[in-house]
Amino acid sequence: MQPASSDVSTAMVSRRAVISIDQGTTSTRVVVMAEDGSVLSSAQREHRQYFPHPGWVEHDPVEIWENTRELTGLALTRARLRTSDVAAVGITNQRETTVLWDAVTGRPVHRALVWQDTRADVLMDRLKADGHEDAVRARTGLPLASYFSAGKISWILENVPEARELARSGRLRAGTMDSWLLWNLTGGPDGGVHATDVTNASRTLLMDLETLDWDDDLTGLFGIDPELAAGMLPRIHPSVGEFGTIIGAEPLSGLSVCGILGDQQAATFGQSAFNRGDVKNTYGTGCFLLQNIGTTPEISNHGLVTTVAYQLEDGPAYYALEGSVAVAGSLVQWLRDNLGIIRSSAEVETLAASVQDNGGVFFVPAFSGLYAPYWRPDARGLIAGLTGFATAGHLARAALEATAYQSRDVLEAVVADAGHRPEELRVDGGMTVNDHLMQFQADILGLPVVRPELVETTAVGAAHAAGLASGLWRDLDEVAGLWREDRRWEPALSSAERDRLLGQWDKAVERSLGWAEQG
Ligand SMILES: Nc1ncnc2c1ncn2[C@@H]1O[C@H](COP(=O)(O)OP(=O)(O)O)[C@@H](O)[C@H]1O
Ligand SMILES: O=P(O)(O)OC[C@H](O)CO
Repeated sequence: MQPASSDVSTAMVSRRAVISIDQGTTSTRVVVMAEDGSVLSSAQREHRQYFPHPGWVEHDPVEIWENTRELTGLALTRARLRTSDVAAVGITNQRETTVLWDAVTGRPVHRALVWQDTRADVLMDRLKADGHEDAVRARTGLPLASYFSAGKISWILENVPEARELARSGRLRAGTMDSWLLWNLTGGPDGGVHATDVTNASRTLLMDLETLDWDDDLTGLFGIDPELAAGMLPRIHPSVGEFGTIIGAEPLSGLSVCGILGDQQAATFGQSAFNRGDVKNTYGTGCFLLQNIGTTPEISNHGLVTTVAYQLEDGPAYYALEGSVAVAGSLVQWLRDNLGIIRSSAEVETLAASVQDNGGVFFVPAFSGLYAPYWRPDARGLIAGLTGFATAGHLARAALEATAYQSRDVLEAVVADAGHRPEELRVDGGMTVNDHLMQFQADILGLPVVRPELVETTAVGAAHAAGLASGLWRDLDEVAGLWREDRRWEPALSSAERDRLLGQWDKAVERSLGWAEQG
């Protein structure tokens, strides 16, 4: 038998790990990753979704912060690790979702406005009518849409008197979920660090893509006094590097937060899409396809947004073209929660398999309008092609296929911008456990679809960022070596059948446009 002390030191060396906090739209998940890239443990909890009016979506930031604290403890215990075994902490988060809070009490002045929330549509329509769209897009890479954070900050400042008072007295802090968690982890009212990373900042409509800094013209445009903005908005930091030391949040106290990325950028990083041309698609609540375009922020001509993919400390920013789809896995949740035709998300597979094909049914889930490449806030959800033959099975099938069709629309925009087709599509996220959907995706794209062993690539990306910054891994090549292929689907549909289906899908999309009254 080895002496106990030797056991302990061996364990400490081999169990060097990183903790990744993945604060998503539906749930918060904490993953502990070992030096060899394997997942040692995880812990996950859903949080409540608030829908106070049609089109409005809110989260309770305090509930999310409490979940985060508890889950980190749980994940560490499950991994049988001590704090001293952990090299660093990474954070990744649902992007754009905005919290405004009082720096003295630590209390949010309003529930967080979630990225799907459309209440800023009115403001965006006004700014578009005033002719601001092209200039804003040229500077930020983004269209004027309620999806991004600026409209959400504006709405809170305009509608919550307390927010305006706190802003005037310098006590108001505004940020995305990463900033909210970072500030709380690093001491909160007792000196919490108010920072964000460049990928999250690139989703606000307030950051200049070239300077990678807040822009006074943009803050002014959204009614945020540039002088007050300086106190309110977080400092923008590269994604990979030290953000601050955790204080008073056991069991993490003393560890450093060493990486932050918005969740779709984290998934891109976790898929090791480090080089120009690499492309991935993440299938979660929504669907997000990103293609790395290198170190020059080109603006899309086909309805994609330009965003920061990642930035290493002291390195240049890498950019990506992104196509965001608002409703993907959330449509499966809608079948579960609103229609009650399945009891769990996984059950959609059985229901969809109960029929041969979609029976001519197409589902356009434009619940928050249509995002990329259409950017049509006036679109609304539509089920087309119904006959007396249609069953719940056909509806389930059409709901799943909607994700594949929407991803195809985005990929076509990527191809149109880049001028060539990628060789394959790397996929990840909760919906990719659905093998039927992945086969259908390969069929509809006419491209191989490749799934890695770890489909929680979002958490993986933040773990890799934190591990790189803390020296657990040497460089991007070493991190890329941790990626392992699990399964690959080859396209197996005739091009005539593909064209027929796509023709019907395009027709259904056309009919969903212009349904909602604007203004
Ligand atoms: N077997 C399945 N088939 C299709 N969709 C699924 C399946 N299992 C889970 N989902 C969907 O995947 C989504 C969860 O994925 P996840 O990556 O955890 O999302 P997020 O990070 O956006 O919270 C949910 O919307 C859920 O409905
Ligand atoms: O939390 P997810 O995985 O649904 O991702 C949300 C996106 O970041 C919104 O832009």
